[in-house]
Amino acid sequence: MTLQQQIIKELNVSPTINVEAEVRKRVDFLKSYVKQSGTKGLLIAISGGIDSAVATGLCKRATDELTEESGEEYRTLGVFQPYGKQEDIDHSYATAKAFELKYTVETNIEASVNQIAEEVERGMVKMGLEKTTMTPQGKGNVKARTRMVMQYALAFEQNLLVVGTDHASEAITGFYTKWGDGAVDITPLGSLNKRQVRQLAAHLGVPKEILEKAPSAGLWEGQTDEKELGISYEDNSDYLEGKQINPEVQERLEAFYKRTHHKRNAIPGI
Ligand SMILES: Nc1ncnc2c1ncn2[C@@H]1O[C@H](COP(=O)(O)OP(=O)(O)OC[C@H]2O[C@@H]([n+]3cccc(C(=O)O)c3)[C@H](O)[C@@H]2O)[C@@H](O)[C@H]1O
Ligand SMILES: Nc1ncnc2c1ncn2[C@@H]1O[C@H](COP(=O)(O)OP(=O)(O)OP(=O)(O)O)[C@@H](O)[C@H]1O
Ligand SMILES: [Mg+2]
Repeated sequence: MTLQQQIIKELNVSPTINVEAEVRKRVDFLKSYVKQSGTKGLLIAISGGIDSAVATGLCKRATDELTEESGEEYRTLGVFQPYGKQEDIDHSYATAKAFELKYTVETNIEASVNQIAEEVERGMVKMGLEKTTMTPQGKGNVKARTRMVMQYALAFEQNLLVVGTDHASEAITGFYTKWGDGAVDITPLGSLNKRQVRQLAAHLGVPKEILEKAPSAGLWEGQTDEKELGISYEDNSDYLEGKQINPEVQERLEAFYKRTHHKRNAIPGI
């Protein structure tokens, strides 16, 4: 078995999908998991990007159906988490509107993130290090982890499960913060590549401006996924569909995969 075949098997990606069947399967998965968990619904952090928009659509459908079938209310709570002012926050609100979310809340992460960064930098000064300012990457991971802390605080108080938006095109590169956006209770998009996420988005009615924008983690100025990784989602998706891609791009993609095993595997221990 080639490494490509192994990865496709591990991440459980299908080369082609029936979009309607995929939506049904994932909504049913969310419904049955919520029911057996004894919780009252789902919490989804909405960034204004396509992955969280698709997840929001699935969550809302799942909790609406549960409410209708049980006669008890199940909720989807949408959480907006800007760091200070977020340029594309309109897209987050447009997502909530498109899926008619009844429950939303905005929790700004700026003050908490800055406090953590200042304390860390004070610590680095005290340690006598040469470099005492956090990198944009390091601070970016603090942003992702701070979002997670706030999501879990809200989920605990309202008996909700935290929904993740990770999919196979991110899992293969480990393109998420360990214990940040990667720390969730349930992931409804896990076995889809980015191309398939886009297909679901169009089907579910994700607003056009969100369908068309470049994927970004939004952790620092000008960041886009494809620029940071140096790999397009077209190539990434082709690879996960078993297609032959440019050998140099393949090598790069597989290097990311090998380097990030620790994010996908259980915590090593003895
Ligand atoms: N071999 C190993 N075994 C066990 N643990 C290992 C390890 N190597 C590193 N580690 C640990 O992992 C840490 C590094 O992992 P991590 O903290 O995740 O940091 P890292 O993978 O370096 O950075 C996160 C990446 O994900 C991207 N991201 C983040 C958040 C959101 C999104 C998005 O798309 O929205 C994207 C971000 O742009 C960046 O490229 C190390 O500090 C170390 O603690
Ligand atoms: N500003 C934010 N507000 C709320 N949630 C956020 C924010 N930034 C990131 N997140 C959460 O982290 C997840 C990971 O971000 P990621 O960028 O991979 O997905 P996305 O923004 O939904 O889609 P895209 O990859 O197309 O940008 C988001 O789906 C969302 O759940
Ligand atoms: Mg994003």
